[in-house]
Amino acid sequence: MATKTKAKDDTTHLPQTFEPRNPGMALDLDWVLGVHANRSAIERRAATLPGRRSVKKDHQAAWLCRAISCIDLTTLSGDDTEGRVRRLCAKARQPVRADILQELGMEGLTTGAVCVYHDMVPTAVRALEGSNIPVAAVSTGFPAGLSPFNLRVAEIHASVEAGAREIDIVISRRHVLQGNWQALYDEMRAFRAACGEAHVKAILATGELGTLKNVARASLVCMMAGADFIKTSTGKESVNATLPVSLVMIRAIRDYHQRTGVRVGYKPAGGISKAKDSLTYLALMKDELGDRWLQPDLFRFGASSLLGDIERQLEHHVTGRYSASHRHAIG
Ligand SMILES: O=C[C@H](O)COP(=O)(O)O
Repeated sequence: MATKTKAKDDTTHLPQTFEPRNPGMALDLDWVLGVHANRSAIERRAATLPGRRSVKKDHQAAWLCRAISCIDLTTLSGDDTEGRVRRLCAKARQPVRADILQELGMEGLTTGAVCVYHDMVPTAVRALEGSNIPVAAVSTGFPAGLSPFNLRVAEIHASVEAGAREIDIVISRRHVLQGNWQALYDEMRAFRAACGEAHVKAILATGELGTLKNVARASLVCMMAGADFIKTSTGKESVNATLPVSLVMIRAIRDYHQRTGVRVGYKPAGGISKAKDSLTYLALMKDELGDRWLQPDLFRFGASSLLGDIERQLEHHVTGRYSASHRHAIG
């Protein structure tokens, strides 16, 4: 090892809390229709984010460890196997080489959750036994959300019964595109009820919603209907998580908190694969919502390949050397 180093985390003073669930509220159409989004102002602000002076050295290592704790380590492929899911779960338990974590003073670090299709829930639950890492299941006809409504609800029940503690539902994009906010609200309400004790993340599939105004309104309606998290994308749209969309969704979360006192979580997902991008997202959360939203109960990355790059950066931080990326094939 080149240097004896610790990861310096500026937010360790925060209590490890678990946010109460979002109970939701009645649909307030005046509020929803009063929401607008100034695209050029949002894009200007978003363009400044990646160029900001980044945190360095031990602080950067701490932020990268924080990012790991917020990853929903994901595999959502047609060729998923039990073996791949078991390997992913082993990675979730031990996301970075033990000697590197020890050097950083971060022993015991895990990812925030493991995210899989329904058929893989029992395998993931078994593989994570004793770890307290939740299994998240994508549900409701993921990714398009176009299967019959009763089947989508039944899928949630089945995943919860199989042991998923978090359910990532997909909304019907057509309700947004047609401005049918009541239908979106009713759908989200029904999905939340089906989740029971499991936390529910509402995937908006923002790349298919047409406008930032639609993203803002859909975010608000899903929160009114009781979503515990709002999530950008399935990872399967042609445009997934972006910074402008994130700004819009994060500000909707802030408005909802200011008006109701309820904190809703945020999950950007799809195409986030670089350690540097994870730092940009964390800085954005801190700027717009404050330190409380840097905890895994209120912030997650949906990512299948981000962990590998973070691990390479941490290895470099500790040893002074980069390993080849193929050595970090999972995560
Ligand atoms: O919800 C998570 C996404 O499907 C992951 O997307 P990604 O494979 O682009 O990281």
